[in-house]
Amino acid sequence: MAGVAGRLGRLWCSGALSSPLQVTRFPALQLHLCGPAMRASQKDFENATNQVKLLKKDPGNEVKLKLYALYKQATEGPCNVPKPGVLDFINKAKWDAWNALGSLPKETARHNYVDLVASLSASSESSIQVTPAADRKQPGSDALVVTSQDGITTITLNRPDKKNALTTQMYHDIMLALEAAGKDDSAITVLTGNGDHYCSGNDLTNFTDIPPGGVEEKARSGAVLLRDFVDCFIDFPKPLVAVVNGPAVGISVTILGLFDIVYATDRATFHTPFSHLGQSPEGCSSYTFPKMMGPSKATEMLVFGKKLTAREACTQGLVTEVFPDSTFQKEVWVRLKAYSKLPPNAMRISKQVIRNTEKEKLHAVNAEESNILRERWLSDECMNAVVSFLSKKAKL
Ligand SMILES: CCCCC/C=C/CC(=O)SCCNC(=O)CCNC(=O)[C@H](O)C(C)(C)COP(=O)(O)OP(=O)(O)OC[C@H]1O[C@@H](n2cnc3c(N)ncnc32)[C@H](O)[C@@H]1OP(=O)(O)O
Repeated sequence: MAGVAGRLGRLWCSGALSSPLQVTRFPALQLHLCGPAMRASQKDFENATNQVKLLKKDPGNEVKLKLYALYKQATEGPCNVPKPGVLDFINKAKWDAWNALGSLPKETARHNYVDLVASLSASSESSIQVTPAADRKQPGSDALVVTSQDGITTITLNRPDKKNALTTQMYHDIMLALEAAGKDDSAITVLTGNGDHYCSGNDLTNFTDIPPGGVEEKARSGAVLLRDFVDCFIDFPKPLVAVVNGPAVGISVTILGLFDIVYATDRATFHTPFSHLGQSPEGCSSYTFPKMMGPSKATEMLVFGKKLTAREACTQGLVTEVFPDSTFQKEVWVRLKAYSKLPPNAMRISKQVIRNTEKEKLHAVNAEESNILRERWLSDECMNAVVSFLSKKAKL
């Protein structure tokens, strides 16, 4: 996301790291501690601050935080500035990293910085050349693929390296794709994912792209987008099928209650860790889940974040049918191609008969959930969870 890239990119000025590369995260690199006989000189330190700007491979946020902290400790000593507010989560992550170094002597910090940069340079040399940010495609430009064949329009989430996490652009693109699919001459519409995951839910870096209006404006516009996005699923006029090709998280799970059919590989899991993230249910799940599985099972999922296997999700009514992973694609597409040959108008009208009685209620639920989330996104609990994910401390 341009937001995180820009924001974190700017953090590493003062020589800590000012590479123009986009920020991505890589596994943590070990920080080598030095012995007293191996102190780095001031010259070594200055060289390292220059070398870090030439890294070909982005070292990731966690390493950048280490570089930042060591640089500050080496040049200014122990952390001596007030702790930023919890909403200022990027600066808070930096402050935490610096403060964690405690009373580490300046010269040890200097040496550790030099040592860390040396290890990064070594791994960078063996890496593939990264395309400069300016030459890259904009995020979201190829993150959604829409195809139409055999009476089926298929919308494929296509960010497999990010487990198909949904960027802000993707929410907009999916809405446009649904609008077009609702009007095209296909009989059925399918949503699926490319790669080993179906979707890892909302891209958590969406939270870092703060507009000039600040976090309140971000929360307000996020709630509007969420509401519009879910409305598109509520109002979709044709049979809508989810082909769940792997694990599903967050909003990609909750909106399944608005699909007409959900086919899942037996490798899929269904996870709504809202409490862990300081958030609350969306996608009308606060209404559809208790209705389909009873309030207690819905609470296990939506409040306690219980992850369901595909078979459990099928038993609870969230999934229509589970297929062995080895034959999943073949079996599902044969089935869907057969369904797509049924008279499209009859299918459309039957869907409306089944769904229309609920529509008003669903829109009201969606509006309420979006409003509540708008508040949640401003909470310390949510901010801390996002910081934790971005600094790679947390994985669900
Ligand atoms: C308009 C706004 C609407 C908002 C609506 C709100 C919705 C609420 C939700 O959707 S809540 C759910 C949010 N999702 C998560 O919290 C999932 C976070 N991801 C994970 O826990 C894990 O990545 C995983 C369990 C999905 C997969 O783990 P695995 O070990 O297999 O893979 P990695 O963790 O190494 O992931 C590979 C890279 O993908 C990045 N990534 C994965 N999920 C997300 C995400 N949701 N947001 C941003 N980035 C994500 C991950 O960081 C790795 O990137 P890297 O290779 O650069 O390190």
